[in-house]
Amino acid sequence: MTSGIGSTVLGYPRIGPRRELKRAVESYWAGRTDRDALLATAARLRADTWRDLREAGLDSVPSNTFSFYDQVLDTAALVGAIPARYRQDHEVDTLFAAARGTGSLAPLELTKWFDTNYHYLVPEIDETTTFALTGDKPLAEHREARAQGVPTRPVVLGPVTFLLLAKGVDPLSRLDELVEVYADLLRGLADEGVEWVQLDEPAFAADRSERELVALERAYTRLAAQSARPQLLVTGYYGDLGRALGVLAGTAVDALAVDLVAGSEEGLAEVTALRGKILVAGLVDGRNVWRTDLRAALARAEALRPLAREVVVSTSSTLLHVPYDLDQEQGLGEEVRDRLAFARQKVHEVVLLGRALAEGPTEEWEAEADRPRPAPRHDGAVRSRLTGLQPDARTRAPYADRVAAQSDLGLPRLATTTIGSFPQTTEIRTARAALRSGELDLDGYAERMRTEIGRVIALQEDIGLDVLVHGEPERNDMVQYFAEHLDGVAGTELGWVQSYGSRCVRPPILHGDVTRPEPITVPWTTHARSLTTRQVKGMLTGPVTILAWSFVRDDQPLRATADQVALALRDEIADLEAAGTRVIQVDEPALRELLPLREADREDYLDWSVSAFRLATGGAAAGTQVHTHLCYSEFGEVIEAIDALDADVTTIEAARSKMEVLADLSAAGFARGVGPGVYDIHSPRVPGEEELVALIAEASRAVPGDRLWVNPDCGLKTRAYAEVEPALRALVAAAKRVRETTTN
Ligand SMILES: CN1c2c(nc(N)[nH]c2=O)NC[C@@H]1CNc1ccc(C(=O)N[C@@H](CCC(=O)N[C@@H](CCC(=O)N[C@@H](CCC(=O)O)C(=O)O)C(=O)O)C(=O)O)cc1
Ligand SMILES: N[C@@H](CCS)C(=O)O
Ligand SMILES: [Zn+2]
Repeated sequence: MTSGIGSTVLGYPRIGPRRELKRAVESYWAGRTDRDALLATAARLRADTWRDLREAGLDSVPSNTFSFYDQVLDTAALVGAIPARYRQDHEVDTLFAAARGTGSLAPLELTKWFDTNYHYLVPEIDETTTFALTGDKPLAEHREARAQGVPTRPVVLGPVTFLLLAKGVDPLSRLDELVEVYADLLRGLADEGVEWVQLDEPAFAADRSERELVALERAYTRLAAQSARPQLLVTGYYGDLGRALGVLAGTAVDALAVDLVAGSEEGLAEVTALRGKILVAGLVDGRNVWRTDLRAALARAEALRPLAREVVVSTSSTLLHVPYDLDQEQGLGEEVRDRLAFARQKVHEVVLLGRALAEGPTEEWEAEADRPRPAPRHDGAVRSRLTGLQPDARTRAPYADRVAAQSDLGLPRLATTTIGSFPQTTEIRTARAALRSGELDLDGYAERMRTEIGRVIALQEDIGLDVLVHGEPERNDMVQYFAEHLDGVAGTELGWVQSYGSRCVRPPILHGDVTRPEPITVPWTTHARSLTTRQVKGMLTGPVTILAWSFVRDDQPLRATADQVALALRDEIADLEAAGTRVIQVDEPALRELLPLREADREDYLDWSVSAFRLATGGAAAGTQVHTHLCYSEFGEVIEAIDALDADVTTIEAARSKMEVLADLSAAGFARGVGPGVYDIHSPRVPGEEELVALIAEASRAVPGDRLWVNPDCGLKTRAYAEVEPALRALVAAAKRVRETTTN
């Protein structure tokens, strides 16, 4: 009989309640502070987390949830899989070299983590990789916590998910070698007296092949057979484990965590092998910010009891994706605040539920369970608009008619444009900080933004771009900015969530019916248009991306919220048109990100997401050229949905994948305007004119010049003018050369 694990959370934020880690690493990178200062900040943040979790009353406190940059990279370092080219004298510098590159070396590839807005570094596994236990981070952090009087449960990314996330020739074929390294790790942890270890296998919340399930079984049969080892908790969050649950339950691991928010109880009763295990019931939503319905959660936990040897309460996933602490927020109205729980509050919910499950409801539990939950903001007008939509509200004029109606835009073949944002300079951010602190009033701020827009327009005219943009200087973030201008959406002051490395976002909270009190972008776009005779693209963030990068109410289907946001954008498009704007871009970089992990859920998602985009754009006149922009993903799986968006022009990330997307698009019969990105803006490298000519010429062989656009991969906000200006000059020169030498 094993000893219990008790109530717990599967992971915790690590950037610091006030982004202390971000500031510490960025200051270290800039050479303003030394390594000791960085290590000291990191140690303090870890200590604070363990103390807080312990004092909150969790039975089992996780450790190794801290990371200087990314937990996948840390795992690579632990098992000897950081490519030798990144090696530095100190381990933290090796991590940063792999994450950010060095003067001469490109970094590891960064890509999105499952269906979240977090991004991880992709391990490279090849014949030079020799797996060995080359790090001791889980052990060292356990010791550090124990010295503080907190026994912890180290959390490590599981070996099968690690290999499934890696790139190389069949990384999974290296499983047996890697599992031996994990066995070494378990032995070392057992020697140190560690009682429980958590191995995360989120890859199994997605559809997996027979071979991958066999790999899972093989790995955990081996690890569970390790003679000296801590007890093993295996998790598979972000959805249902599906068949993987039975596979894991069939091994001798001690506990299994199930995500009962993204997944459900369905099928648990059939896994009879669970009855010998501890079931860690993920009942408190780890990914969203709503308070848990404690009564319903307790009833669910109790109903699970016959299915397992013991049931304990946890979060559905790591809490990495939610902000630290609701109590630090000053600006939220009670009608929103009283519906919310951030990481700290979720820990409290887990503790209350755990005690109620073990000992029966306490007074404190009753008080929290009965604490009133305000109803979401209701707007009858937006609801009746949606129910009264005409059947053709999501359909524009046929493409051929639109092309004819847009012919007076006067655009050349292989027209050049950018994706919207220009560099967010220190002056822009300083002006915004001054506005927030009250040093600058709204008029003064608007004046600075108008000046910036003037600069950006003049620069684009000088460079010779065909369709200009205003540069988005007024936007702190492409989602947060729109959210701040909509009713039914709340912003936070300190609700930072790590997106990658030191970069964070503050996801807005879509808490009630969404409406647009007044035009959002029209004054900026109109000002930009007043400064030039060229076309200026209006610039909006689409409904799917607004949902993907926000916390969304869970009391109605996502499609209902998406349609409300879409109506607000539809009105914005109408106002832009009324002010004379002829080209309007609606960005949907997150269209692929929200794609459900399981095939069975995809059709419904693609239906509502495409419908919402079409509701936003469906009112645009035939003569308005609607662009969309997609990036941050490979789009092969959603090409048909991209076609169904029915945009006149689709600009899409392509430079790094060497234009492969063009083949996918033409195979799907895509026959509207397309702008495969030719300048990789994720790299500081300035592309040369010759390489751009080669890329554009290649694209022009696949797409006729009147439908082919020439543009960068994505917005320029994270780049510096020193890179952007020469790159755009080269892009325009290259487009001109290909235009002159081709006729199609
Ligand atoms: C395209 N990406 C985006 C994603 N999600 C979004 N919601 N938005 C995105 O753009 N997901 C996928 C990718 C992820 N990529 C990135 C890239 C860059 C960042 C980033 O740089 N984040 C910034 C924060 C940006 C921001 O909100 N800036 C505010 C200033 C906020 C601030 O730091 N204020 C200071 C005080 C003011 C000051 O001194 O500047 C403070 O509060 O202390 C603004 O411009 O007003 C980051 O700092 O990490 C994120 C995701
Ligand atoms: N219009 C946005 C899109 C980013 S995905 C930008 O240019 O930054
Ligand atoms: Zn983009």
